[in-house]
Amino acid sequence: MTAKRRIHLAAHIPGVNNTTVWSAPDAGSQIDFSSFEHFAANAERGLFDYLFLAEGLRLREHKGRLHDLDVAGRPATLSILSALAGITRDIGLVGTLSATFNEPFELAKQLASLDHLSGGRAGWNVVTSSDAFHGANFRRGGFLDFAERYERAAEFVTVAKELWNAGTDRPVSHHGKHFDVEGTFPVPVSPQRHPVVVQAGDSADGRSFAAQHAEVIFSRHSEFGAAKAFYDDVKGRLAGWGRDEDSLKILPAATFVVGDSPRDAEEKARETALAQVSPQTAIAFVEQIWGRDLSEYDPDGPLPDVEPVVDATVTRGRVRHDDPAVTARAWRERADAEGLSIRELVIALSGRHSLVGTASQIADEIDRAVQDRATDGFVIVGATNPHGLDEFVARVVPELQDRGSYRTAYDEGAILRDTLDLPPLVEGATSLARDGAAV
Ligand SMILES: Cc1cc2nc3c(=O)[nH]c(=O)nc-3n(C[C@H](O)[C@H](O)[C@H](O)COP(=O)(O)O)c2cc1C
Repeated sequence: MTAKRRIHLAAHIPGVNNTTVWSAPDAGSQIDFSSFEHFAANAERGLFDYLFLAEGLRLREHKGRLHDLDVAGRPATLSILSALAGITRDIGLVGTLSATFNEPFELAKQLASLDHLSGGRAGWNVVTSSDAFHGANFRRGGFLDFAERYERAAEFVTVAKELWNAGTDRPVSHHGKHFDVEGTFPVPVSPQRHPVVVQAGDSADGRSFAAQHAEVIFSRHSEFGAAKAFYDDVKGRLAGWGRDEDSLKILPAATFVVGDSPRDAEEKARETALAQVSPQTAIAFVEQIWGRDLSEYDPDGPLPDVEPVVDATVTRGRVRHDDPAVTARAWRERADAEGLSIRELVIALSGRHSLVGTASQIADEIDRAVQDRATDGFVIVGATNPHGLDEFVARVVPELQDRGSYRTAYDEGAILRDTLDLPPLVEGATSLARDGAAV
């Protein structure tokens, strides 16, 4: 009998968006350290590989004001992770940090420091960030065409690895298209040497970047068929870089609702979706596509009969690449076919949970997705902060352990790369590509 594939789980620290129900009775602060402390302790009790923070570089705006349906603001990623390093022992600490709006020397220094402080548990989710709205916060403004963003990200990661490899032992001299770095790195070589590199882009360029540079991908494809297609596509790119299937882990985001029975779970999922998509949230969601004020419309009524405004910027800070007219037509067709009000449509579009069922059903679904190679695991996203994953850890984790595909303890003193079952780094390498592979 072949051994079962091991499930890898990450715990997503809630972001500032309507997936998180900030109006829930047990909702805590998104700023107080006690929230992060509770979240991390629970995730470590659940033996997750790592806890994971997204990054928003600018607060969202809607109709010319800060978007007041989200909770605004939270502390900086590396500050949170450094504080958590002091109160956790085994769990990985992974933060999202932009390769478009940072400098490699500074970021490499911060990440190597986190790797030291945490005893080898640091990870970096390399994102290229969205648009000029975010860029306006930075000296460079909205610079970098899409095509150049991954080029810069690749050189950024390469420079960071040169610095991490060198530590304080020798000077680094890098001269490339995007960066000139000359000097000695101030931080000695860290326990993992390179913090684990995670990636979250979805385009062909993003996937190629991941196949060459990343060790984990945070993906949005959680449904079995879509997850499998993504897995096959990305893992299929690895051979071109001389890499094995297991050298890159793919972990899609997955929301969940656990019930005492399948019916109880469905009812709870419905309640959660209604809390996530308030009447005002539903209108704001549709306004993003229509590009105009729709506050006079009834969220329990039909979609607006007026057409969307082209090139509107009613919402800033969330990218939609789609053509509003095409999206509006598709939404109208769906609402007509299924008899959906505005709010019902928004729930159908955005409020669907990935894993809904009893703890046993959810464990079966996760296990099947991993054993059938649709994924290597999931980034679990709760609906509240800081208690959103408590139930998952208490009820689903023991079921996963019963199936023999989830750890029952951390390996003593393991670095994050080992917790993720990644191959050891090749000494001195700045690329994960093996000798002779296309570079
Ligand atoms: C699942 C997922 C999560 C992301 N999380 C973040 C984030 O937290 N912060 C950020 O600035 N960009 C984030 N991004 C944006 C990516 O870095 C990238 O800018 C964007 O997806 C466009 O690249 P692509 O066309 O290759 O997907 C995320 C993207 C995906 C797919």
